[in-house]
Amino acid sequence: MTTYAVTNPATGAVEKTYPTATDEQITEAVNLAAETFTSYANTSFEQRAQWMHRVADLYEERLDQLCSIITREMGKPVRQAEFEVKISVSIYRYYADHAAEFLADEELPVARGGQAKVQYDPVGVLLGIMPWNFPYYQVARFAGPNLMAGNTIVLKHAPQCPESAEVMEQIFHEAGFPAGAYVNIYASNEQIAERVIPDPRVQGVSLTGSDRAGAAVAETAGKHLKKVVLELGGNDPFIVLDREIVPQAVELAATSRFGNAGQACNAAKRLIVLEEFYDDFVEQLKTAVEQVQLGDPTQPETAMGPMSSQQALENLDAQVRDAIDHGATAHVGGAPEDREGAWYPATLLTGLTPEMRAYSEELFGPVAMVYSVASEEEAIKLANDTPYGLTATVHSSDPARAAEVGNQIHTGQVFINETSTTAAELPFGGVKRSGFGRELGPYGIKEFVNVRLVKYSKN
Ligand SMILES: NC(=O)C1=CN([C@@H]2O[C@H](COP(=O)(O)OP(=O)(O)OC[C@H]3O[C@@H](n4cnc5c(N)ncnc54)[C@H](OP(=O)(O)O)[C@@H]3O)[C@@H](O)[C@H]2O)C=CC1
Ligand SMILES: CCCCCC(=O)O
Repeated sequence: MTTYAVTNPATGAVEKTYPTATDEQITEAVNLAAETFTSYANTSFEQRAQWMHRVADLYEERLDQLCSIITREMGKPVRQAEFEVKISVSIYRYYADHAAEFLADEELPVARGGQAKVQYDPVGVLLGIMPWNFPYYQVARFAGPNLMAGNTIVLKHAPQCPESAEVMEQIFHEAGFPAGAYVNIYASNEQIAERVIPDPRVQGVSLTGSDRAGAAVAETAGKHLKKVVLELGGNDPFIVLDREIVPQAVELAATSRFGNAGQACNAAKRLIVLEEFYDDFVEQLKTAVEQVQLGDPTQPETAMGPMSSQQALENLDAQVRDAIDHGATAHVGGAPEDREGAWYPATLLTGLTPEMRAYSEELFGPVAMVYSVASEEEAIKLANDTPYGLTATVHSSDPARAAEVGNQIHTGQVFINETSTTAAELPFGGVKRSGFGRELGPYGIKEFVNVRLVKYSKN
């Protein structure tokens, strides 16, 4: 049974619980979103933008409260929580400012005369299923564009984020959105599969999470012919091509790998380094990893807090122990801290081989893995040797060389001489088992609209 609760990963203490919705409450929630859609779809972009900017204002006004909530829910250090709230604000403002432009009618040439245009119409009620690693940002990527497009949304957040889920719904309603435009539900997965996705008024599903969750939800959605957007896991390669770039690459690798305690789908997870300077890279990275100290996530100076939950820590610990048992070397870290809470130290592993779970599975925690390769061709081959395809980063003192290598890696995003970042104006998404569809930028607002042709006769 799904339990919605605030379980502070720094202490393991259950601080607050929330009742899972009854079936009747789930039905009422979808009814409300569906009934609201009729009127909401007819609101103007200007009206939606006014409400959306007010949401952004309220996020800014309540920054400290919002940060405190997710620090308690999933252990995010307060400075990183501030970054997350601020990028969420930027997403809401971006879509408030650009939705009308992105969804403007488009005139089409008609070979046999007459006139034609495409209009981007809202489709109805959308279900969002979001994870715990960025509680506000993941929702913003879904709520921002789709509310501006005129859809109404029903959100099922992760069970460990009930308080952030509650406060977001409150903010949207306080900002002026109709109650049925944004509806939060503390639903079980069974209720989602049996009562929400099959509902003929629900037109689509957007999920961010594991490929396991994505496959389960997409199967149900497919059965009911509902479109899905899936933003799933990754096992992202980080390739280093020459010695000159090593110091910069080490710094970027540590930043990308250990931010959010390594719980980011787009984190640099497999560091792939040419053998002629591999030892140098490992030595410099070891120094950087040793400097990543665990600390109280409520303190501004803390760079890394606990993992998001005891379960997440146990999953990671099993993967790392399996690697070490099969011959991998832990140069730093490699086992949970012996104390209350989900405390796992920054870890550096080398000697990964294909029979280890860590070679093929995503390590969703603070564990950097370094691979040595003999050539650029071997680096590309290894980078592509994964069922995932989210981001790739390539580092070289010759950016053109890095770009050429990046073009041969099968991912939804590639970054040259920087970490895989995200911004409101840049599309985000993957290929292969990292999912499909795009969020953010001009693409994210066109995933759940009806691209509707209107044709006029030439007479
Ligand atoms: N791409 C990303 O940003 C993220 C990826 N992940 C991936 O997920 C892995 C583990 O994290 P985990 O907590 O298991 O993430 P999950 O994928 O299980 O959870 C993500 C969201 O999906 C929901 N969910 C899962 N299964 C179903 C289902 N059958 N029907 C409806 N909703 C469902 C979860 O709710 P519930 O918990 O109730 O099942 C949660 O709200 C990580 O290793 C990472 O690969 C995790 C977080 C973010
Ligand atoms: C702000 C960082 C983005 C992380 C994207 C993800 O884990 O889905």
